[in-house]
Amino acid sequence: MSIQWFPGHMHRARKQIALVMAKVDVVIEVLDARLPGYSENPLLRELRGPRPCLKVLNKSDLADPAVTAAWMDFFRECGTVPMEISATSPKDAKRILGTLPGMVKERNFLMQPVNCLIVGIPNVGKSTLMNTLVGRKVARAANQAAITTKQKRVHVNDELTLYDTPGVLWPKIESVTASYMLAGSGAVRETAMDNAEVAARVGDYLLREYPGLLKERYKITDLPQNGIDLLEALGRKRGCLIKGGEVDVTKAAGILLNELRAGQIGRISLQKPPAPKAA
Ligand SMILES: Nc1nc2c(ncn2[C@@H]2O[C@H](COP(=O)(O)OP(=O)(O)OP(=O)(O)O)[C@@H](O)[C@H]2O)c(=O)[nH]1
Repeated sequence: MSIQWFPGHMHRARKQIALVMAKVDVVIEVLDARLPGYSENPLLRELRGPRPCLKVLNKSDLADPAVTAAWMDFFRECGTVPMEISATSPKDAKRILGTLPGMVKERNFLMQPVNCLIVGIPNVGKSTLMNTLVGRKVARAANQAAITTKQKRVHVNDELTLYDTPGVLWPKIESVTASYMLAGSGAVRETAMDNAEVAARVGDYLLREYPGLLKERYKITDLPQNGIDLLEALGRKRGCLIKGGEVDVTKAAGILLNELRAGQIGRISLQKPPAPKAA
């Protein structure tokens, strides 16, 4: 499975971002701390060009702290400015507001506010961050991909104007693993994917990387070998049965994905940074 989910509003958003980019001084790219590499949109990198960019690794409260620390090192080594955050945290918003001015190149129009564009893939927390940065609810945030479909501009103060943009993926996500993990993280509308297939592939990964957390959450002592069998076992534990005693795999898949996204299985990262190149 590779994901091709690029609905009309994303086409429009891409055009709007390209238009507004001309007057943007600094970009905040919101990445998902659980999968910072997969959630880095190549389309947005192209649109941003050479503008300074603060990469915030959001939802760090849901990610595996050791893996996030490795990602922070990775981004620093790549020469980018990373920040690990939780978009709901006013303390983190303050750190961002304190960092932005130093990133903006000297301008002739000192009296004009700095224009800052918030970009990122769907459901990564852009609107939540916008609300926390502004200190009140100015953008609708919800646990569903593609809630924001129009660009929004807010004057924070005389020094800063923020633009929130709709979440954008790219027309074709080539990597099959990236597709499954992005879908597992909640970046793709469920109508555009096969939930059971996504949950089985994410299950394969969890069995490999986080067996202890699965055992603890689902009280399964002998973990199965693969994601499909994990859905079977989980379905039986949770009573997701249909006529004849068979497991309702779709229901079991929904449970696994919802609990993963809510952090109920534990703090889980869905991607590790590439290993450092040998000297
Ligand atoms: N646990 C946790 N949840 C978060 C965090 N930031 C955002 N969320 C949740 O993630 C979901 C998506 O947040 P939004 O702010 O709507 O995301 P968005 O990027 O604007 O989404 P689109 O409209 O699809 O572009 C919401 O349920 C938020 O409450 C965070 O730091 N930690």
